[in-house]
Formats: sequence, C-alpha cells, structure tokens
Amino acid sequence: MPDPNAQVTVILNPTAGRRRIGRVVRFARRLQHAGMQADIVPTLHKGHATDLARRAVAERTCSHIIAAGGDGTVAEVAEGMAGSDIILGILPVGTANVLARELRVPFDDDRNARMIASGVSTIVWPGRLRSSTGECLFVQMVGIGFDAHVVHVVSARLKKLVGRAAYVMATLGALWKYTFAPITVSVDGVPYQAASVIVSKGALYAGKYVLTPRTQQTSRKLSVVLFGAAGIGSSIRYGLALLRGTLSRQHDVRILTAETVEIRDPCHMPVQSDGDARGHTPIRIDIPDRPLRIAV
Ligand SMILES: Nc1ncnc2c1ncn2[C@@H]1O[C@H](COP(=O)(O)OP(=O)(O)OP(=O)(O)O)[C@@H](O)[C@H]1O
Repeated sequence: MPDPNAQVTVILNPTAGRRRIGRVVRFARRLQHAGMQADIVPTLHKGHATDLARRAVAERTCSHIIAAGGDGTVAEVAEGMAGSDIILGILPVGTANVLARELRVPFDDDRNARMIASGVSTIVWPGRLRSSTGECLFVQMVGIGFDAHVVHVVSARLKKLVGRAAYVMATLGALWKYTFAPITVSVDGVPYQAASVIVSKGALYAGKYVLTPRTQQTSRKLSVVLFGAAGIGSSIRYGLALLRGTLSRQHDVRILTAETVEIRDPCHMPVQSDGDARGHTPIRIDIPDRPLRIAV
C-alpha cells in the first residue's frame, strides 16, 4: 500500500532525450493519483542532478527520488544518493535509457507510477570510475577507445533532433578518422591486450542490443569486453554482431568477469561512462561500498 505521506522528488534533466517535459509533468500527476506528493526539480547544468539528489537525501523528507532522464541522469542522481536507503526511481525520458531496459522499468508511465507507489525495489550495484576528470559512479558501462571516441565527438544538437541515429552518424564518421592503439588492460591484476574495451554492469548496450550474455547489475562484479581487432573492417563486423546479438560469439571478442579494471597504457585514450564523455586514461574501475535501491 502506498504511504499517504510519501514524498517524491523528481529530478528532471530538461536536456535529456527529446525534451519531453510535458510527459514528466503528467508523470508527477500520476504519482499524485497513486497517493504520493511529487515535486519536480529541473537541473540547471551538468552535474546539478547530483547536488539536487544530495540535498533531497540530507533533508530526509522523501521516500523516493526519481531520475527523469537517460542513463547519464540516473548516474548523476545515484552519485548524490550514495549510501542512502531512499529508493531511486527511473522515468526513462533519455535517448537510450539502457538501465531502464535492463531492469525492465515500465516505459508505460502509468504502470511505472503505480510500481513506484507500491514501494517495491531491488538492490543494484553501480560501478565506480576514476579518470582524468575525477571520480564518478556509473550505472551501465564505461567505454575506452573507439566507442568513447564516438561519444566524445557526437553532436549534442543532432542527438536532440534525431536521437540514437546521431550515434550511428558519429560512428560512421569515426570509422575513417579514429586511430586505434593497442590498450593494455589490467583485469583483477592480470594484463590483457585489446584494441577497444567496454566495462559493463549490464548485458545491454546502446538501447536493446546484447553486449554480454550476462548482467552483473545485482552482483559486485563487472563484465570486461575486450575487442581484439582494430580497423574499419573489424569495427563494422563488431557493430553488425552487436545488432544481431552475436558479439560474444566473435572469435576475437573476449568477455571476462572482474572486480577491478585498470588501464594506464596508453595515456590519453578517450573514456566515456553511461554515454557521457569522461576525459581520458589512465583509469581505474571498481565497485563502491554501498549498493543502490532501485524501484522495479
Ligand atoms: N540542465 C542541464 N543542462 C545541460 N546539461 C545537462 C543538464 N542537466 C543534465 N545535463 C547533462 O545531460 C547529459 C545527458 O543526460 P542523459 O544521459 O540523462 O540523457 P541522454 O544522453 O539523452 O540519454 P541516454 O544516456 O539514455 O542516451 C548528462 O551528461 C548530464 O550531465
């Protein structure tokens, strides 16, 4: 049963996805119909969702904090909620919304509001990334090399206009321009070589595409996907295999399970987490001390 005094803070990234602010307002009304008091607080700049979530946790007035945005917004809200028992809800109004798909958060807002009001939640372990831009949590994945280069160069304007197609266009451009360099990856202390690397908490990538056969969201583990080959031909082959769900069966793709991943060499490789640029290598990835509670 919903608590009649339940307060919900909805942290809205007004720049996420195609800016469907009306949908967020209707969602807040649905939460109210379901018996919860919902306040919408829009972010004003990058990183603001973390400050807003931290403030909502410190005030201890709400039972849930809802991240209304994509994976980047969920990660920023998670950062501000670190160590709290408040439940994190997701309103998937971003571009790819990979974590919401992974956890099967309803994309039907009515069902989502009722599910949040019912108070159900599950434990999810995020990952922690240290890179040249500092330390942050991630909820889905970190990319080093080719896919991070695409995230660094994708046009924000095009993303607003055409959504995920902007990444396809940026990838096609990057195929000709990106210079591959061999990456040395330390996976729980054991060195491996790869042309590109994705470290993932989830099984999905770029929406609904299967990156690894196994999700690690409810465990304190990371999946480490090592792409062995460099160059245009191999990148196209990996892309097609991702679309077909056969990436893990490629002869030169290796998937490991780990608790820590470090990349020191080479320096200055591009890094992304949850679809946002995060500077460059060297990096260290591990699991923080406390999990999140996410409404599902
Ligand atoms: N008010 C704001 N102005 C500019 N940038 C913002 C603002 N609020 C948040 N951001 C930034 O917007 C970026 C993108 O957000 P988010 O990832 O949620 O949306 P998306 O990229 O559309 O979705 P997805 O990650 O699911 O593809 C994040 O890096 C976040 O820091």
